[in-house]
Amino acid sequence: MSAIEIRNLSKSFGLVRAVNDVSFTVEAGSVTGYLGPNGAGKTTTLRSLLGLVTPDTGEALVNGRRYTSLTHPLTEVGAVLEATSFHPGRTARNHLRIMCSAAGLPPGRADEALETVGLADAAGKRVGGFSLGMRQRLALASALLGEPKIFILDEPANGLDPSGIQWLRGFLRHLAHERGAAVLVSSHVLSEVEQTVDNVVIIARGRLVRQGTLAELTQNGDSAVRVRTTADFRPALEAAGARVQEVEPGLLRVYGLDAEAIGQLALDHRVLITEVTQERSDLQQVFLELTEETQATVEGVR
Ligand SMILES: Nc1ncnc2c1ncn2[C@@H]1O[C@H](COP(=O)(O)OP(=O)(O)OP(=O)(O)O)[C@@H](O)[C@H]1O
Repeated sequence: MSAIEIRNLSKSFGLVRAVNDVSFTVEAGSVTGYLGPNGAGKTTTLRSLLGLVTPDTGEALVNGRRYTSLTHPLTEVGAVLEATSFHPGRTARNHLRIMCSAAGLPPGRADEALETVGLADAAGKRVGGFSLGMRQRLALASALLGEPKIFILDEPANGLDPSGIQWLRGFLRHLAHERGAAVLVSSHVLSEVEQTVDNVVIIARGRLVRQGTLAELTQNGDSAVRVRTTADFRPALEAAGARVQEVEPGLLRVYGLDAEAIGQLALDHRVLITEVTQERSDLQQVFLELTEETQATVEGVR
């Protein structure tokens, strides 16, 4: 049984198909990035997992069960939702203590969790004066209270400064790889999560576009070779089966031939090339291409 399972999940709001037949799982000991542009359906999926949205069809399960059927949800699932609201007049410590008391957890967990997220110094301060980054850390602290093994985090990097994002990356990896947690983290900014995640699920306009391990998704791209030459090399490249894009005069991006084949071709045609660089198709490129593509093709389907 997977820690998190989304099975054929669909949800519409009026005419908008927010989530359209999405399926994926998250296993213990791994971080999965749930990526997609704004409005892709990420929040709706995560809210379905937390019992805050009722799916039209399909299921969203944690430890094989619906969230609403869990007896002690805070000890099984830690959640951070977008725009979590806190009572502004309450201190960070009091906010967490109230949660502990409602969930039957020892009150000492509040300070432990604040310490873990780097908010120990602000424990006695009113949340009303917190920056967005501090609120995010507080939200994360609340997710940690029951020491759960499943984390569902919606854009947790929002509002964090670069050092906060760096800290979050390390912390999510620690939760998964050292504490064996299953972590599902959404983002519309790939660079925030690409150094953290083991697996990637990409969604655009409600539909799952691609899923796989980070390694798979960074290798599958249609990678190009940059070739710099002042000669008219394009016909020879195309005759050899390559697809050629002229980036600027004298600089070509060549698909379908590797650097060695291009070098041999240049030699055969007595063409002087001054640069041959293999472009690594990173996930950023895959992410952009897939989401743009899906936006174009799914346009009109809804
Ligand atoms: N309660 C709701 N009522 C009406 N429409 C909704 C509701 N919740 C979401 N939607 C719509 O469903 C689609 C998916 O929204 P969702 O918030 O799940 O996307 P998202 O990927 O989380 O995007 P963002 O990062 O902008 O929050 C959007 O078109 C959104 O406007």
